[in-house]
Amino acid sequence: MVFSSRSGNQINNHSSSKQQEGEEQELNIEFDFDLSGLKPIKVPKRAPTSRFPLPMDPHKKSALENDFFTEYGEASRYQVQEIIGKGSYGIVGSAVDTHTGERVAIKKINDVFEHVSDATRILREIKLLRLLRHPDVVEIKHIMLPPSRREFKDIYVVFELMESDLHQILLMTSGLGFVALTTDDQIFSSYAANVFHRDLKPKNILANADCKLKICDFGLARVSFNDAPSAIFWTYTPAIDIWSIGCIFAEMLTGKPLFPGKNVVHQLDLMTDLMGTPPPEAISRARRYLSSMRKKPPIPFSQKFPNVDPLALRLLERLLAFDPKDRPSAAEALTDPYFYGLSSADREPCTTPISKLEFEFERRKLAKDDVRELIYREILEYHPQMLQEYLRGGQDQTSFIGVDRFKRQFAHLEEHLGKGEKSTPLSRQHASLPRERVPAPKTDANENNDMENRAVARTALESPPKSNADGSENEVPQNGQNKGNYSARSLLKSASISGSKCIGVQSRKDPENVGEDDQEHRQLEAEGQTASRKENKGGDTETKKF
Ligand SMILES: Nc1ncnc2c1ncn2[C@@H]1O[C@H](COP(=O)(O)OP(=O)(O)OP(=O)(O)O)[C@@H](O)[C@H]1O
Repeated sequence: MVFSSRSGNQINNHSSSKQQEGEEQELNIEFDFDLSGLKPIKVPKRAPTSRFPLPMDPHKKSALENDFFTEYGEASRYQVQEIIGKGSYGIVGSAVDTHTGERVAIKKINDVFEHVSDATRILREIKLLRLLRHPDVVEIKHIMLPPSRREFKDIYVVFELMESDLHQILLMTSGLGFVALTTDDQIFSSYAANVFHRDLKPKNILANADCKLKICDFGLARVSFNDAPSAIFWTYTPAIDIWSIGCIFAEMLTGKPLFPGKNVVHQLDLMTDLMGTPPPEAISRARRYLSSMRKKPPIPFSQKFPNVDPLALRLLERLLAFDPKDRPSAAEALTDPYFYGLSSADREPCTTPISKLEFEFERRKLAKDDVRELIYREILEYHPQMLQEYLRGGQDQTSFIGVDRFKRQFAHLEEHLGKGEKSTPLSRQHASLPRERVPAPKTDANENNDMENRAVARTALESPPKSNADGSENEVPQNGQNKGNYSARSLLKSASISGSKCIGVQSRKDPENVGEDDQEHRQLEAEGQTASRKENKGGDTETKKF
């Protein structure tokens, strides 16, 4: 799933900046004043520092290039600057590409093959990101070649560097009553290449300095091919992303999570408090609890969200339909009257279909060595010469001397972070961690702990009968919706989507998720293991060294 974002007015009026104390000294808060006089927005942006320098002086750069290339091989190309995030699967560091001076983000995924399910998730993600090239999807620039084809354990994935994520931006802007990230409206998605993300949340929406949003973390995503057999393997339809978008949209409008449930039951209570009890046909898995619930009428959205654009509320109601069948597809959402006057013709998603062959592995039970080989093959896509050799059958062992040095850089940074730097990303568990300099969320611990519960609650309502997964919503939107002029209203149409506190994660722990079909069973089993890695990983990685 990708955003269909539109280029409107960029943030360009940085009227002031200020430095903050301590760890936040290097964070510039940029105030943007929209021409139409609406409220200012704040966008965290890194300032050049010794730890996060501007692109290098060309002389130094070429010296480094010569030096590192001959002496250390590929890994020495990147100079890691600082740890900027942490997820269940790895640590993310900012680095400078000494070849280009470009700043990049390098995700270090360690012990990839500890669990086959984790490795499969990583394979899926790197494959999708390669195939799904789109301006609204974070780009993999490179994947470092492992030192050994048959024994490698770690992977270094080089991404374009993003400045922040939507979760942080929402935290910083929540006092504003609404979030006007930018005069771009970057809303709504289309199913480019029929991909469902299934884990949309603010932390998985990265933002760059211009407040362009890009989706990351496709580890739970699925590609739907047009033939029915693959579609029915999945318990979920594209409507799962639409629900997440609705939650994020509400959060953008109000600055607060829409359903901040403390556990599954509380989550369901909050959902039904607002929307009323769902109609019987929308209840599947949570049938017992929902059926026994006292009948509640829905609360009018205009009452719950006073002072919000009625058009926005009408759209929100469509997105948050209890029954997935009642939600609009992404393409339909884009034609909602809320978007009249905003053109997205210049930002059409890519429509290149993804070959089914690329995802054959999803249908097989893979052994560790199979996944390793598939990941290795995927990595070779970033090493064309090696790929050719591999395809000719001659490539077996590769050796890149620089990897050890690179590992040491990461280990050093992690150790440094472990020694009492305040607000470090390593203090959290479970969910992805944000930039260290962005003020910590007040209720973060609860939010993180609640994520899975919310997902379970939402997916309890979500999982439609298998016959619903007919792929009918996977249309690529047509060009030219909503042509017209920009208006002040577009300021409210801030980049939304992704739902952090909302939901969007598959109910990995729900035993009822296990389908009759063997394929689905394997998938869910695998994701259960993935969840267990997620649960254990937060603690582990805090002390683990590369
Ligand atoms: N390209 C990037 N630029 C800047 N920061 C990034 C980038 N990619 C990831 N990050 C940061 O690192 C964090 C973790 O990354 P990511 O979500 O990809 O890891 P993960 O292990 O898949 O996480 P999760 O626990 O959500 O599955 C993100 O929340 C973000 O803060």
